[in-house]
Amino acid sequence: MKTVLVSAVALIDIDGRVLIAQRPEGKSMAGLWEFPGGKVEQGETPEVALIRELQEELGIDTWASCLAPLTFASHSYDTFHLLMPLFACRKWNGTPMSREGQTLKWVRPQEMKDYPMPAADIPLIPILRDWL
Ligand SMILES: Nc1nc2c([nH]c(=O)n2[C@H]2C[C@H](O)[C@@H](COP(=O)(O)OP(=O)(O)OP(=O)(O)O)O2)c(=O)[nH]1
Ligand SMILES: [Mg+2]
Repeated sequence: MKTVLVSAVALIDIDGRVLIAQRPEGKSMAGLWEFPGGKVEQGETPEVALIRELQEELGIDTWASCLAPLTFASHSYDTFHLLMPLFACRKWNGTPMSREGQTLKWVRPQEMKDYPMPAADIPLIPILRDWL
């Protein structure tokens, strides 16, 4: 099975809330809430891919020096294996706005159980909660 590398981030605001985005209709895993990010393209590092995705999806700018490695997901879906580093980020320029039709929500880690997430993300929630 193919291993797909996806880079994702927990954006954390001054109140300790985390930004999640709902995957739009028509995409795989539509309706589930995910961490912002996306597939790492040929020639990109995970950091470079994430900085690009944050600009494309949310219209914000950040820097590799503001991306702290937090944990990762390694999960087999039916058609691919997902390897997803999760960074934490507290510093960026701009206000996150939905640029690709996703609904955005700032949530406390304790509330994340109320937002259905992809199977790969489930083990990340307690790690994030303990870390915050
Ligand atoms: N961004 C993100 N993707 C996740 C999470 N959990 C999870 O299983 N995924 C999966 C969903 C997708 O299969 C893949 C993310 O890649 P993507 O967002 O670029 O892929 P996509 O299919 O939505 O978009 P695309 O191929 O049309 O560019 O990783 C998560 O928390 N954040
Ligand atoms: Mg994406």
